[in-house]
Amino acid sequence: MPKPVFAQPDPAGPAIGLTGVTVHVRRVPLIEDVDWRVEYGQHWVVLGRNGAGKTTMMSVAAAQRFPSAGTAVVLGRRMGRVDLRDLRTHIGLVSPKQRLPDEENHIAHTVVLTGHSGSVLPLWERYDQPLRDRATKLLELVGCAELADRPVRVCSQGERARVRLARALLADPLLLILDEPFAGLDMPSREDLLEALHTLARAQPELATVTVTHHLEEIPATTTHALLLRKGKVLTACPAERTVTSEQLSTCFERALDVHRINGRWTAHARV
Ligand SMILES: Nc1ncnc2c1ncn2[C@@H]1O[C@H](COP(=O)(O)OP(=O)(O)OP(=O)(O)O)[C@@H](O)[C@H]1O
Repeated sequence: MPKPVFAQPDPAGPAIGLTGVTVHVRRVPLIEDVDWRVEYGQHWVVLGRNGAGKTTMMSVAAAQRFPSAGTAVVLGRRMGRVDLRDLRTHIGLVSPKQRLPDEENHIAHTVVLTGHSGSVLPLWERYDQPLRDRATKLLELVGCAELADRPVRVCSQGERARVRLARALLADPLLLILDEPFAGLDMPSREDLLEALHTLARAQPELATVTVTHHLEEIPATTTHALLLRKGKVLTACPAERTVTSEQLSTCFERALDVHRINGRWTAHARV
């Protein structure tokens, strides 16, 4: 077994490359035999019913969890062969299940700063003025500049979601994984966040993003590809216009659905 080495991302490799990945707990597979390749500059959406395995798959893709079987390459580096701590600093992860235990004790600007090292506690000696300015700019980008001095414990769910996105962006990630980033957002806030993702995609053409969502209205217009997960298995993973269709989604969700695309955005309704 080769000794793990500290490694920087390899720009030649895929942003995410899963081959035959299975994750099981007590012999029960949560995801099974997953093949998935995400290139830099692509923007994926992942859809599937509750319990399909989306969050489990994201935890492998974000180098947080090792597969039980198969191989996982993240930012061009194979998991198990490199020190993941370094690699993780290049991955922005926003997940409702993520624990930021110290979040309650700080103002929003400080929580964004902790994204610099992915730490839970602030490491004040590492935060120079340019970094502090960047944290301020990112709060502006996600539409909550006015929250900078507000204690996170009093922020609403939607405000926290945006603070966490700004935190994930601070380290200038190469891969951004957003697991239900719109949960708890009201409609204008959702639209603002979609606009922020649009701006980000334009500003950083090499950034790879993956968004997990339950609602087609939340799919960013910048989305290039979609993966449908059903009962832990990949149903399809290809360009969005071939995936986000009435036929494919009806199979995935086991319900007759009508899917429409207007001005680059999608909607779905149960067929009546
Ligand atoms: N540690 C665990 N032990 C047993 N079962 C687990 C464990 N973690 C997850 N599961 C189960 O694995 C399945 C997939 O969970 P996961 O959270 O990945 O689904 P999901 O697609 O993200 O669901 P949702 O859309 O509801 O968030 C679920 O049925 C869940 O109950």
